[in-house]
Amino acid sequence: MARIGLDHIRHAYSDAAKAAGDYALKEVHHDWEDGGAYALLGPSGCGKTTLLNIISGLLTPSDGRILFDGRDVTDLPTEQRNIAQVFQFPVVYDTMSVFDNLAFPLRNRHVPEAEVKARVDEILQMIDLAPMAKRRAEGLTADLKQKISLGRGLVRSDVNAILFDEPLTVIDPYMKWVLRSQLKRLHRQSGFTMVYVTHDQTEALTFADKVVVMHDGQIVQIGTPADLFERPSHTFVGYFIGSPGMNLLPVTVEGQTAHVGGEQIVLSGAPKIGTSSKLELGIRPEFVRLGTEGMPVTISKVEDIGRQKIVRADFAGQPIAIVLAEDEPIPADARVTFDSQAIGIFADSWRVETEASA
Ligand SMILES: Nc1ncnc2c1ncn2[C@@H]1O[C@H](COP(=O)(O)OP(=O)(O)OP(=O)(O)O)[C@@H](O)[C@H]1O
Repeated sequence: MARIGLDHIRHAYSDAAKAAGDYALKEVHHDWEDGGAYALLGPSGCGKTTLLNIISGLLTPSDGRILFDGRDVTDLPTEQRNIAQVFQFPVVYDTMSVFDNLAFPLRNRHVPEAEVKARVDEILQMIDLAPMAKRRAEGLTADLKQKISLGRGLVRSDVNAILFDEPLTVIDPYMKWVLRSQLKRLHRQSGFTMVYVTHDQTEALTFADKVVVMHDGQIVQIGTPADLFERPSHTFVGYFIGSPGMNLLPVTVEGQTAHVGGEQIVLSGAPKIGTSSKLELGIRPEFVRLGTEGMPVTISKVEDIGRQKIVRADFAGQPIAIVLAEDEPIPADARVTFDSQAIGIFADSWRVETEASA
C-alpha cells in the first residue's frame, strides 16, 4: 500500500493551454494517506477521470509529479505502477471459472499455487462467491461478473492502490447497496489505499473515509462525510451534498449581523470578510426551524418524502427549503429561525471563518 502524493498537478488536453480555464484539471496539491479510502465525487466533466487516469498512468499530467510513498512515478506506465483497477463495466474472462478469473493476476505474477488458492478462497468468501468458484463465468449476470471484477481488484495484497472508476454503474439498486457495504468492509479488513470515482453522493459518502469533492477541474474540499455536511468549504459542496442541498442566500454583513432582504440574522461571530464582492449566507434545510416565532416566510409547497417533509418557501424574497420531521406541524402564520451555529458565510463562494470559529 502506498501514500499517494499529488505534487502541483495540472492537466490540459490541448498543448496550447495558457489560462486556468484551459485546464481540465487545475492545480491539485495533496497527499493521500496510506490505507485511506478516498472517493472522488463531482458532476460529469469536473475532472474525476482525468485525475484517476493520472494516478493510474493512463495520462501524463501537463505539470507536476505523482508520487507513491515519495517515489516519483510520473513517467512510469500503468503496468509498472503496481496498481489494481476496477472499471465501470466488468472485465471477465468468460471461458475461465470464477476461481481462475480471480487467480489470474496472481498466476500472472508467478505466485506459488498454494498461496493462490489460499488468497482466492479468502476473496471468494469476502465477495460471497465461494459456492460458484468452479462455475464458468460465461452466462453469469452483470452483477455477478462485476463482483468478480471487484474480487480481482482486491486479490493481490502487494498493490500500491486500488482504483475504482464508477464500478457500480451496471449494478441494480439493491445489489449496489450490498456491494457498497461489502467494499467498505473489505477496506476495513484489508487496509488497501482505495480511490473510488463516482458522481453519486450516496456511494461516495457510504464508501469513503475522505470524500474529495471536485468542481470545474478543482478539488474544492477533502473531508469526512460529516465535514462536508456540517462545514462545507465551498458553496458547491453546500448544494451538491445533501438532499435538498444547502440554502444559499445573498447577504450583506455588518459586524456580527447578516442582512437578507429586510431581515436581520445574528451570527455566532463576525465573519472575516476581506474585499470579496459576493457574500452568501448558507444554512442547511435541516437547521431552519419552522414555528410561530422568528422571521416571516410564505410557504409555496410541501413535499412528503416519507419520514420527513420538505417545505419550500419564500424568505425575504429568496427561495428556501426547510426539512421537517413527518409529524411536525406547519403553523398557519409560519415563521423561521436559523440555528446560528449551523450558519456559514461564503465570500466569492468560499467559506470564511468567523472570529468565534477561527
Ligand atoms: N481526451 C480528451 N480530450 C479533450 N478533452 C477531454 C478529454 N477527456 C476529457 N476531456 C475534458 O476534460 C474535462 C474533464 O473530463 P473528465 O472525463 O475528467 O471528467 P469526469 O468528472 O470524469 O466526467 P464523467 O463523470 O462524465 O466521466 C471535461 O471538460 C472533458 O470534456
